[in-house]
Parts: sequence; C-alpha cells; structure tokens
Amino acid sequence: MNAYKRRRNQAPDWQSYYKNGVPQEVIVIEDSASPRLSPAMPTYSSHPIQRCFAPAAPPSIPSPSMHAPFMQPYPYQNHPPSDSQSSRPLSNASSQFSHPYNPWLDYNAAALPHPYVTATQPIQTHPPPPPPPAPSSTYLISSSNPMPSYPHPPSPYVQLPNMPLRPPAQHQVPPAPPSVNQPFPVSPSQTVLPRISLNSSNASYPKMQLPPVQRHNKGNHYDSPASYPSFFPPNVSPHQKNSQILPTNPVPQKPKEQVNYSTIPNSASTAQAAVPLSPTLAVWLPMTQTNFQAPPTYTYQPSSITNDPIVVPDPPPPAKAPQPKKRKRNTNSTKKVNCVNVPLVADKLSLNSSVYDDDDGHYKVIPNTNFAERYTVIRLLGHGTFGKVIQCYDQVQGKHVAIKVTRAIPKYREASLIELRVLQTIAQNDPTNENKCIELKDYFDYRKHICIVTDLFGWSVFDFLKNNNYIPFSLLHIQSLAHQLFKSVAFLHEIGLVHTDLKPENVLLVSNASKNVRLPYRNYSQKILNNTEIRLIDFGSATFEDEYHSSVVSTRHYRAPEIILGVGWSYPCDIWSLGCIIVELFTGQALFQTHEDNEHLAMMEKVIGPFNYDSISRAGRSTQRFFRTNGSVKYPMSNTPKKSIAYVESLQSLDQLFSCTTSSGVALLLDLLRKIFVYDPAKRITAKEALWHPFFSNALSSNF
Ligand SMILES: Nc1ncnc2c1ncn2[C@@H]1O[C@H](COP(=O)(O)OP(=O)(O)OP(=O)(O)O)[C@@H](O)[C@H]1O
Repeated sequence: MNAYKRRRNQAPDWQSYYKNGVPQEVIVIEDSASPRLSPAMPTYSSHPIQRCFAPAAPPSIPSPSMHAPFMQPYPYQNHPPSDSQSSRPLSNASSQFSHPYNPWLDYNAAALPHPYVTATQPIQTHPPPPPPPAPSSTYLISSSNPMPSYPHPPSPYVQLPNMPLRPPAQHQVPPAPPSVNQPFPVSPSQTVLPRISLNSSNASYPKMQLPPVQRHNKGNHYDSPASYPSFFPPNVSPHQKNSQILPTNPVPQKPKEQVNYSTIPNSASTAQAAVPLSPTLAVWLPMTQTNFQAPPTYTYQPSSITNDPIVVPDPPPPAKAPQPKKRKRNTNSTKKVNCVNVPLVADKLSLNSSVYDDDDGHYKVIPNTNFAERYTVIRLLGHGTFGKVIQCYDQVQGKHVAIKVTRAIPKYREASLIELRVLQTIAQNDPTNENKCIELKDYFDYRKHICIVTDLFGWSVFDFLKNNNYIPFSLLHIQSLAHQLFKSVAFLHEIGLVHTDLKPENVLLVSNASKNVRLPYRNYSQKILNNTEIRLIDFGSATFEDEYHSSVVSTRHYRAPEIILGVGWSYPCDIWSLGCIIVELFTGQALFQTHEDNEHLAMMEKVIGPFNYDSISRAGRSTQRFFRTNGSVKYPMSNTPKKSIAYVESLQSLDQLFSCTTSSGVALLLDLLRKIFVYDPAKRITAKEALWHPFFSNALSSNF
C-alpha cells in the first residue's frame, strides 16, 4: 500500500487536496485507515472526470426525475420490475459519439479480451527468488490438515484444534442470467401507456417477498435480512401506504420479444412520446414497438413519479408463473468457525522486540531477511491500521506470497484473530473459491505478530486508478468489476457476513498487467487492464450479522447513511459502499469526499436527493439532530467553512454525473445505482438482486 494519503479531489483544481483542508475528524474505527495522500499529480485541466465526455442526451428525451424515484417506496418487495422495464434503444448509441475524444471509447478495443475471460497473463513478475534452502525441519506438514503444523507450546487461542480449512461446502452465489450476449427482452407498448409490470412470468428479476419488518430486540443490529433498520416503520404515512397499493398476483403476459434496437426510431418525436416505465426504474423507452397490449386495468399513472398514490383496481386471478426464490438466507448450512488455533513459530534468535519492531508495534520490513524460519522478506506491499503486508518468498513451496503481519499490540492481535476466523469461515463455505474472496493459505504467531499468509496479487483497484492518472475505467471493465464485487458480497451476505470496509483499496487485481494506449487528441497515454479478475481482501472488520456490531464502521467516503445516522446497520451498508466504488470507477474520483457527518449528509442530499424526513424522524431522536424542521440536512451551519459550502454546492447530482453519454449501458448503470443509493436500507437492492440487474446482462461493446 502506498504511504500517501489518497487524492480525492473533485474540484477542477487538480492540484489541491481536500477542499476543507487537512481532515480534522478522527475516524473511530480501527480498520478504516483514512484515505492516503497521493503524490502531487500533474496538472490535468481537461480531465474527463465529471465532465461531459460525450454529447449530451438529445433534449427531446426526458430525463427521469432525480428525487422522486429515490423517495418512492422501493417496490421490489411486492413487485419486482420485469426486465421489460429497463431498456433503452441502442440504435443510435454509436452514432452519438462523433466527439473528438471520448474516454469511454476504447481506441484499441479490438485487442481487449472479454472481461469474463479469465487471466491469460502471467500474474505479476517478481524479483528472482532467492535460492530455496532446505526446508526447515520445524515444518511438519500434517496429512490431515493442509496447514503446516509447528512444534510449539499451546497457544492461548487454542480452542478448536485441527479446524479443517476447506471441507466441501456450498454457498455459491448463482450467476447472473445467461443472457450476457443478448439484448434483454422488452415488453413495450405501442399506443397505450406502459403498465406497471407486476408479473414475474418471464422476468429475469427475482421477485422479492419479504416478511414484515421486525427489529431485533437486542442491541442495534437486526436478525434477518428482512428486518434491516428501516427509515420507514410499519405506521407509514397514508401517502406512502397508498403508493404501495399494488397487486401481488402475477399478471398474464404475452411472451416477450427480443427487440431489434436498430429498428427503433430515436427521433425527437418518438422521444417525446416516451414515458417512464416505473417510478423507481426511471428508464425511458420510446413507445414505438408493436405486438404488445397492456391490460387496461394496469395503465401506468404518470403522476406516480411525483409521489401520488398508484391505484390499481381488481388484480386478475393469479397465474401460475415460476416465482423467483424468496429473499431468505440459508444460514443453517453456513459453516461458521467459532475459534481459531494459531500455531506459534518460535523465534530461534530470541532477540529483543525493539530490534524487529518499531515503536508502534509494526514489524520492520528488511528485504532479504528470514521470516518465521520459512519465508524470505522481499518488500513491503502495503500497510494499514492493522499492520503491514509484506511480499515474501516461500522457501517450502517455492513461490511468492503476501503475509499480513499484524501489529504486536494486544487489540490488533485480537482483531486479527477475528479476521482469521472470518477467512476460515469463507474457506469452509467456498472451498473452490468461486466467489473471489482472498484465500487463507497459512497463519501463525511469530514474534508476537499474528501473520496471515495469502496468495500474492497485483495492485488494488485504487492503486491502478492512481497509477493511471485517475482516468476512469471503461464501462466494459466496470461491468466486469462490479459483477465480481456483487458476486463476492452476495456470497458473504449469504453466509451471514457483512464486510463493512468495502473500498477500492480492498479490491485487488489478480494481475495489474495492462497495455498503454495513446489516445488521439491527447498528449498522454492511459493504461488499459489486460484482465479484470479481482479478489476481495481485508476482512479485519467483517462482522457476523448475528454478533456484536460496532456503532461506527466503514471508511468515511464509503459509509452508508444509516451508519452516520446511528440507526443500526447490516448487509445493506456493504451495498452502499459498492455503489460508491462503482461511481468511483466511472468518474475516477471518490463520490463523497468528506470528513464530517453533516457535510456528508448534505453531499448525499445534493447528489442523490432529499431524505424523507417524516420517516427519519420516526426512526429515532438521535437522527433529528442532523435535520432541520423542514426536512433538509442541517447544513451549512454557522461555523461551516465557505470552502465546504462552495464544494457541496458544486457537486453534481447522480443524473448529471451520468448524463454525459446516451449509451444504453450507462443508462442501465445509472438505474442500478439508483437502486443502490436508496436511503432506507430495507429498500436498498441486495447483492443477489443486483446480479440480476440488466446492466450485467447488457452486451456492451468494448467501446463504452
Ligand atoms: N494478497 C495481497 N497481494 C498483494 N497486495 C496485498 C495483498 N494483501 C494486501 N495487499 C496490499 O496491502 C494493503 C493493505 O492490506 P489490508 O487492507 O489487508 O491491510 P489493513 O492493515 O487492514 O489495511 P487498512 O487498515 O487500510 O484496512 C492493500 O491495500 C494492498 O495494497
């Protein structure tokens, strides 16, 4: 990890650091290192981030309302939108890009592999390994346990000896629908307003049927996914109730058609006829298609996007359509490791700790020294709150590895035991590592440092961005990265784990091999990743849903509103963090660059839309200190620096951020983000649902 603070500067002045000067806030959690400083960047006045890099959408295509969809009750619980509601004509997409330079345009696209193709490049080149000496006799490989066993005195952590690391097991997140190379089906209407799709007969979205919201009776955490902390308690306002009057029975539907987008006119006249298909989807579709007749009783009420009630008379009798699985976690089959037995590796030299530790309890990394009688230190890979990550050469296996060497301080030792427990739980539930979380290879206690050995990977996604002058990833690569992230997180949630510290620094590229592409009209070149395969790391703050929850988690920029408001958090906080990461991949810059609660909430209000104050005020008194009586965030306050006010003012809404291109892929990504950035965690899209979002089944050309 670099030793610099991270540059998170959205202002046009690329030389300046945080808009508020040096951060004053002390982040409470221990596993949330504040963003690192990056070295001064070259002046980059025409950086594409947050600029329009493609012609704006034709003015005749109405832009969906930003705020209304966010504040609409999230309809998935009763009627997931069918995929038919999430389309947009593709026909003119490529012709829109006559702009001289478009960062989404991959000028060397032909040579790029498909993101789902696995690595063909060798994983990172390393310095030549030192000659492997004879394996130490202190390492006895047990036949019953893949881990080496060490002759050592009983560890204080011994509670469950011989915990197998990788028994067979079975939490695999189902893949996204197999329509990656096909346009998703649409069921449009020609002459009538599109109906609200309530069916699920052909939908690729899972239909969510959540049990009633119930709070856990202990602490501030929640005992099931259906009982996430909600800003919308059961006694919702009549207005909200009305807006949820929706039939639960599926509606019979004509078979969907694969629409040939090239035949869909995209003229101003058709665009004017476009209407929103769903108050939450906010994806617009010209109504030119034939062969679809909407049941008259399900006529869409355009007023619904302005929070007016949707009245749906007499639902038809239930059709026997296949129903997607209910949102239910199979916690019974989750193999949860309770205790960890950490073998002790004796220090033969018995040196004083001041020789090998610094004053903070960090291990001093000295290249070419012996480590734990088996490894040779190569170099420092990164360091964080917990300790240092060192690249070492494993003399037994003859390969390079990464070793996380925790600080020799009791609280960090304890924290690393939690991380070990989580890593073992992951290994037990995903023995073949389908879900791309980092794999535990070995662990031991050496010189009072708990050491965690894993495979060696490439840069983090953040490091790649930084080394690429914060040039955003192509949409094709964002699709691949986001899909892998949702898959990993869906798996974690499935086995009852909340990561709580998702950020680009904790997403490692398996290989950061890339090619340099010099862009026309620009005097710089950019790196294009050869392979987008990633691994999720840093489970030091991961929390089992049914265990103790710290009150504050997550690194500030990726922190969900429910954590800031103190109303309790659960799985959905990971989804919020993923949303922030995805926007960062798209723009190259962190979305919420802040270090203060009210400022953070004000930024959310500006970027995402207003909070629903009625609901928030009922969520608890503690939240009211953040809001004025009119429901807006208490910001600015008398002591707010002018720089901060100007910065928040200058922020673009999510719509504006994504309005720079008419690409259908970007429209779908925006739609996904709208479902992620839902303030009410109970109504936020889940990782599993996200995998079914049309953004992931939309075939993207590598040019976008
Ligand atoms: N397996 C690995 N291969 C290559 N680099 C790694 C590996 N594991 C960790 N790193 C590097 O070390 C950095 C720190 O790792 P990690 O996040 O696990 O430590 P941490 O002490 O928990 O950090 P933080 O306090 O920032 O959360 C990573 O951002 C990454 O750059």
